[in-house]
Amino acid sequence: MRIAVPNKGRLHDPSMELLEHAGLHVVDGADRKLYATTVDPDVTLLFARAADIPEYVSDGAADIGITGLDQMREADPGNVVDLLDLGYGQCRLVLASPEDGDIHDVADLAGKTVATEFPNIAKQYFAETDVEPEIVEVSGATELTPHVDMADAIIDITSTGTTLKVNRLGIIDEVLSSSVRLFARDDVADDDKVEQVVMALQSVISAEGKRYLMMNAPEDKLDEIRDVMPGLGGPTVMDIAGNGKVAVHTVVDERDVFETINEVKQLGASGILVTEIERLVD
Ligand SMILES: Nc1ncnc2c1ncn2[C@@H]1O[C@H](COP(=O)(O)OP(=O)(O)OP(=O)(O)O)[C@@H](O)[C@H]1O
Ligand SMILES: O=P(O)(O)OC[C@H]1O[C@H](OP(=O)(O)OP(=O)(O)O)[C@H](O)[C@@H]1O
Ligand SMILES: [Mg+2]
Repeated sequence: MRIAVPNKGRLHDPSMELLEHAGLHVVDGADRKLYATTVDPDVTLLFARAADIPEYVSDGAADIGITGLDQMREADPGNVVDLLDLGYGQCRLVLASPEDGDIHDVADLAGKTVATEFPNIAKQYFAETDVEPEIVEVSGATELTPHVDMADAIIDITSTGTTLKVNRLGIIDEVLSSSVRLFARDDVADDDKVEQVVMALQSVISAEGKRYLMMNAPEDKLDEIRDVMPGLGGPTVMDIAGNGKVAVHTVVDERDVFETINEVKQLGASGILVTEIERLVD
């Protein structure tokens, strides 16, 4: 089974990190290499441009792809399914125009020009309105085009908003909210191997922001301790031979750790340990 992974740019490192944490260690990766084998002999990685990954998966060069939802919507292959939100690469595709210009609404774009790296998404978006501006396809630096009379507005990616701001562009409308997803071709989406990869990646995502909490607690305070531990299906409780204490283990949200420790300490808990969790399989 082949997984297509962004070869460079902002999506490469987080994608590799996620695969590593999920246990799919690369065994023969090298800089600039376009494929790599993993510890699982059935799983190979292919490195491709984020924008080309939908086509790789659709055509069968790869079975699974990691790329932005925006890229998948733009390619719109029809035989590819979205299996999992990987939680990074969050951005928005927006319609924007010069702040000091006379385009303030979608309707103002009748007979005008819109520049974008996403012509198909743009066409679909305008098909839902009554305005049909001319779409000009560019391959980067889209924010420049309204200032050099190439376009009256743009449809482009924004995340922090800095690029729009420094180029004095204001958002008119949101076209798409995107994040990086795990996609598979529909004919392999139910295969065991694909399901194993989904589960492994999901387990890393589920563990993010969670901590494992261990402590010794007085047995007679167990009910009260249970009440303050949100836990995943309640804490695990183990007897410690003969001293009226029990070992209590549980998973808590990282943001609840401070309060939980204070509460269990008040109830007589001791030897409290907090550790990170690498993976959490439900
Ligand atoms: N500023 C951003 N913030 C968050 N996600 C982004 C941002 N820009 C792009 N993305 C996401 O990353 C994907 C890949 O972006 P892009 O193809 O521009 O690659 P890149 O990482 O910028 O590298 P390069 O442009 O050099 O190839 C986009 O399709 C989008 O899903
Ligand atoms: O809202 P912001 O945080 O400013 O991010 C938005 C910018 O990020 C992306 O560009 P990128 O840095 O990938 O450069 P590129 O045009 O070379 O792809 C995107 O095309 C925007 O220009
Ligand atoms: Mg980019």
